[in-house]
Amino acid sequence: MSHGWGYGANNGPEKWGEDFPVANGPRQSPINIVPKEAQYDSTLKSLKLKYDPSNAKGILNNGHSFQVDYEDDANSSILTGGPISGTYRLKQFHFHWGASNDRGSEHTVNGIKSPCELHLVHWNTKYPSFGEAASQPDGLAVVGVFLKISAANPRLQKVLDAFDSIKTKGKQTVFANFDPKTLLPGSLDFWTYDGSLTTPPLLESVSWIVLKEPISVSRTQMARFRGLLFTGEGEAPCCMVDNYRPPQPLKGRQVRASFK
Ligand SMILES: NS(=O)(=O)c1ccc2oc(=S)[nH]c2c1
Ligand SMILES: [Zn+2]
Repeated sequence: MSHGWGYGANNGPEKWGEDFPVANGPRQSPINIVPKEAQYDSTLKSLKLKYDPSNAKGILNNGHSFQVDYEDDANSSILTGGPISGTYRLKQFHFHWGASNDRGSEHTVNGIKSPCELHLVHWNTKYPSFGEAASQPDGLAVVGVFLKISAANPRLQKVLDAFDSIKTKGKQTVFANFDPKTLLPGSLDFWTYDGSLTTPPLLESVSWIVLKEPISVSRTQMARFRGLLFTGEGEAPCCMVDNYRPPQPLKGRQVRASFK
């Protein structure tokens, strides 16, 4: 790819391997989850998420998605338990979604796509920073949450209301006092497997924790996601949609379930 990676015909997931050969590696993400083939593991601990809303810093359109960034210089917003050992700090959360409600998620379940998927990104505090952790096999833990079309989700409102300020690539604005725990479903039952970042550099450093229970989003709310742009101010506008990588080969990996 002579130009930067993206989700278009010339720079999309099928082309990423040209600049990022790990795209064809042994532990790439996302994957299709087949619940009947996931092994229940009674040794998996329950997920513990402790977030301090005051750690929220800002919301940014990075040209691939939008993300809400968190202060991560202390153990105030952390993930423990589940399949991981030690303490992982929240760095950011972001979403992936489709141009229509029949697609958009990265992980699939029995081949079924959801219209949107939330990722909460955490890094292992045994390493000095996110950047360092991202290059280690046990460096990151990402909690994935499916969004399904239903009633409007009031918990998304604050995020949606920021979109007018970050419509184009590179725009950011202050985003304060937000507890991402409010975006989680009632059950923290999960599937887990060893994988990678789902965008370049596709580093194979992620312990994936995909929640079984989705959260709701309405058709109208999804339409607002699709009002964001991949492009910068003054460029020919290109709607930010279909910013998802399709499922990758399992290559012998085991998917474990925290529930029967
Ligand atoms: N989509 S994702 O796998 O959660 C993810 C999380 C963090 C990332 O940082 C870079 S750089 N690319 C990333 C992809
Ligand atoms: Zn993601």
